[in-house]
Amino acid sequence: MSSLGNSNNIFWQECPVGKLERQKLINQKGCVVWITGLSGSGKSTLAFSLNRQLYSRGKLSYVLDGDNLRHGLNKDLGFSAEDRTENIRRVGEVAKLFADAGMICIASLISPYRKDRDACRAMLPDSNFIEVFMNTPLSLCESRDPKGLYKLARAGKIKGFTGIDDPYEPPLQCEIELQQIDGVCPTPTAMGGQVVSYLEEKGYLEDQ
Ligand SMILES: Nc1ncnc2c1ncn2[C@@H]1O[C@H](COP(=O)(O)OS(=O)(=O)O)[C@@H](OP(=O)(O)O)[C@H]1O
Ligand SMILES: Nc1ncnc2c1ncn2[C@@H]1O[C@H](COP(=O)(O)OP(=O)(O)O)[C@@H](O)[C@H]1O
Repeated sequence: MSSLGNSNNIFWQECPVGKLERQKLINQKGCVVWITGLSGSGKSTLAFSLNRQLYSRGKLSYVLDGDNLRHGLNKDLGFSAEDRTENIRRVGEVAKLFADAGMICIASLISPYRKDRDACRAMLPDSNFIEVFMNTPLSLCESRDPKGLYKLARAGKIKGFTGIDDPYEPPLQCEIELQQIDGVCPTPTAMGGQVVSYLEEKGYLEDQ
């Protein structure tokens, strides 16, 4: 059941084919892998590597990437605190639908505010929300700067840029934390592999 928003006189319609039946059909368990971190921390790179590795194993996943969703579903939103909260809420709801469809939904968004990520976690039943924290230092993200946005933010040409003049709240408890080891960043394949191992261990890739 969902809680009602602003509409009255609406009723939940129970679909006769359920999540368990869908999962059996595609031999996997639906869940949300939520990748959070600074711009340039490697979220999209991990999302795409994970997507490819799952595909190679015959498992269906789909990437919801923040940048891409802002071209369509969320194109009316900017980067104020309110807009970011609405951005995360919408993506959380969409991810929940994908997980209910039986898919492994990979959401990669900065999602800087803890309360917004926690609200998405609360939407998912049976703790099927796997939060992955890209704990990449700001200095490294800034040195990568593939889109030149940090440079613009430091020059004051972008206001409210995460990590510069807008906050990023790291998770207090997450399922997976990815970081440099001895000052070296693991390869995207190694990072994707770590998430695949977690999914395997928790039974998400087993026949249902
Ligand atoms: N002010 C500001 N702060 C942070 N990021 C900015 C900003 N303006 C534009 N961008 C670009 O938007 C991408 C982040 O979008 P998200 O939807 O993931 O952001 S959020 O979760 O709503 O905070 C982000 O993409 P990534 O670099 O892939 O994280 C940036 O390219
Ligand atoms: N594990 C990694 N090792 C080395 N470079 C990486 C790694 N992950 C990402 N990168 C590079 O860092 C930059 C930012 O990665 P990206 O995935 O676009 O980050 P985000 O989606 O968090 O903004 C890209 O140029 C990418 O090639």
